[in-house]
This record gives sequence, C-alpha cells and structure tokens, in this order.
Amino acid sequence: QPGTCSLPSLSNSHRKDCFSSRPLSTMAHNINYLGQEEAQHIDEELFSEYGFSVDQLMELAGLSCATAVTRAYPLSSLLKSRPSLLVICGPGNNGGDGLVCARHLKLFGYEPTVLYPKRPNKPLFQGLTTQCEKMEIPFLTEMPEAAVIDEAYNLVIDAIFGFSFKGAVREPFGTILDALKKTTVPIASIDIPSGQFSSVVSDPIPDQCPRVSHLKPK
Ligand SMILES: NC(=O)C1=CN([C@@H]2O[C@H](COP(=O)(O)OP(=O)(O)OC[C@H]3O[C@@H](n4cnc5c(N)ncnc54)[C@H](OP(=O)(O)O)[C@@H]3O)[C@@H](O)[C@H]2O)[C@H](O)CC1
Repeated sequence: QPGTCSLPSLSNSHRKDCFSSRPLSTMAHNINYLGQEEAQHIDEELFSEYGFSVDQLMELAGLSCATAVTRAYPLSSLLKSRPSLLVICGPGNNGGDGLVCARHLKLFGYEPTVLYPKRPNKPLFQGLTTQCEKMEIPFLTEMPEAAVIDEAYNLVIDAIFGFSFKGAVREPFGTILDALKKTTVPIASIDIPSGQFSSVVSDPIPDQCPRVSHLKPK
C-alpha cells in the first residue's frame, strides 16, 4: 500500500519534511493489515495453488517498493546533495525484496548502498547479490552508527524482517534495530516495520510513512 501513512506516529518534524509530496488526502488511512498467519497462508496459496515462484513474486515486490519510494521520495525532494539511500536486508525473503528494490532504485537514479550482514547460502540470494554488485551498488561490512546514517543518507529502507519474524531479536539484528531507532532520517519499511509481528519485541521499528506492503489490506 504505497503512501499508507500512520500519521499519529509522526513525532519528528525532520521525518515529516521528507514525506510524500502527494497530498495527504490521497493516502489511505485506518487500513487494517493482514496478521502474520493470514499473510503466511496467502503466501503458501500463491505458491501451491497459483503456481507463482518465489523469485517471480520477489521481483514484483522489490519493483513495487522501489516505485513507491520514487513517489514518496522523488529525487527532487531529497535533502542531501547526493540521492543516497541505505537498504538494510535481512536473512529471509524480506531481505531479498530489499536487494531487488535496491537494484531498481539504482535504475531510477538513486544511489543505494546495501547492508546485508547474514546471507543465505541459496542461489536465489546469491544471484540477487551478484546483480547488485554488477550494478556497482556498494555493500557495507558493518552497520554505521545512527549519527553517520543521518549524515550520509536521505532514507533508510528497512528490508530486515517481514512476516516470519518471531521471538526475541537475535544478533546482529538487535544492534541494527537499536541503531535504526536512534536515527532521524525517514525509514521506509518493506511489508511491515521490522519486528512488528513479535510478541516479544515491544518496540519494533517505528511505523512510519510510507509502509510499502504488497499484502492486501483486510
Ligand atoms: N506474500 C508475498 O507475496 C511475498 C512475500 N515476500 C516477502 O517475504 C517476506 C517473508 O519472508 P520469509 O523468508 O518467510 O521471512 P522474513 O524475511 O520475514 O524473515 C525470515 C528470516 O528472519 C530470521 N528471523 C526470524 N526471527 C528472527 C529473530 N527473532 N531474530 C533474528 N532473526 C530472525 C529467520 O531466521 P531463522 O534462523 O529463524 O531461520 C529467517 O532467516 C514477506 O514479509 C515479504 O516481504 C517474498 O518476496 C515473496 C512474495
């Protein structure tokens, strides 16, 4: 749902300045999203009943997210001299969506940098990583401090965890989520703010605008 905005959660004026240039009246308010189990069932159905493949859905998800970023944060609206973005990718399919998103954002004229600390040993993710590298998208070796992120990047794309996150967060992602919570640049979350579905994590990444979910609203 590109452009979906939880306005009451906007407490920071800097973040607000960077939000979509579209009028707020065009944004959907009060949408109820699918829960974790429901989302996982739809996922299974798409694979088993409709014959979609993971890479097919991931490519669509990543492209949709990149397109939503171009609408919410057009190049002309960015505050820094370079169109720099930090894409943080987790170890599952949400992270794969992030790699696809980074590739398309580069094609759209942005300068994404990727942090991908835990890489699955699977051809799909290896291929997505190679494609980013071939497009000269830089990969960081460690999570920068919050102040460095605020200084260097216009926007963070949170592709850390989607609907399969559970339990207490394990390293290195605890440190990464803690640093993200201290940043003041906008964070655009792919699918859901990381940590949201956990009954253990009491403060997931703030639910900011835009949340780019490719799951249907209830
Ligand atoms: N529905 C669709 O059309 C599509 C959705 N896609 C995207 O995929 C994610 C869901 O992907 P999935 O791989 O199932 O899960 P996640 O990316 O959310 O996370 C799984 C990895 O996270 C690790 N994990 C889980 N909990 C923790 C924790 N507490 N601390 C640290 N790490 C955690 C987990 O590790 P394990 O060790 O438990 O294996 C996994 O590595 C969905 O949200 C969409 O964004 C696809 O693109 C396909 C289309």
